[in-house]
Amino acid sequence: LECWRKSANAMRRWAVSPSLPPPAAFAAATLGLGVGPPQARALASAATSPPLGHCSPPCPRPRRRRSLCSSSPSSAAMTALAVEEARRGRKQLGMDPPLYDYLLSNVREHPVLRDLREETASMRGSQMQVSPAQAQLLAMLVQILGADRCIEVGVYTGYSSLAVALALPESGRLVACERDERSLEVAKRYYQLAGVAHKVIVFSLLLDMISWW
Ligand SMILES: C[S@@+](CC[C@H](N)C(=O)[O-])C[C@H]1O[C@@H](n2cnc3c(N)ncnc32)[C@H](O)[C@@H]1O
Repeated sequence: LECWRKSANAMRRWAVSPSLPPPAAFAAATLGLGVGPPQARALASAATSPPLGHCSPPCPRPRRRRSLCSSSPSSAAMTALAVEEARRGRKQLGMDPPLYDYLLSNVREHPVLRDLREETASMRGSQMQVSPAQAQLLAMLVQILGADRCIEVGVYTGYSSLAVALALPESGRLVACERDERSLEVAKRYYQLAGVAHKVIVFSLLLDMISWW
């Protein structure tokens, strides 16, 4: 919580001060994160580009909140960063490998989730899977909200849905859909292995799921 509070305060300071660099560069500098050459280039370009909301050419409709300006060069630099992160198999923007390894070593990952992640790693589309840290965040949200009904559109092989199903109470239900039969078969197998199949109602088609809901 303390860490989140510090980050929120830092972002708030950035939001009100046009002289500060854009968020990624600011966050990297504030947190002392190491960045590789492609990231460094993207961050340098983000730091030297015009402030968000002051685009060149100007946005057709200037927005009141600077951070919502999607056509600015800073947004493009941020997207390039995210793509680079995904290509390297890391889904935590701005984290260098030792920091990410440390995070992974401290994430509480159910053994069945770990097996699923390892099986999915060699499958087509595995970069779509949420990271263990993201899945843990979803599970935490289920717990702190006291949710007992959840919905997931797009299960893939089931990593995030399994994390949610494991966090749900026995009476809880997750309604989920996935149009790719092969991925869905993997997900169903892992729901069984984790003993949560009774909590998950699966549809192939989004429309069927919406009608049912
Ligand atoms: C980003 S992946 C989901 C990853 C998943 N959350 C995980 O952690 O493994 C998105 C999935 O949505 C599925 N999808 C996309 N459009 C869909 C639709 N209209 N109905 C059902 N599934 C859909 C895709 O086949 C893909 O597997």
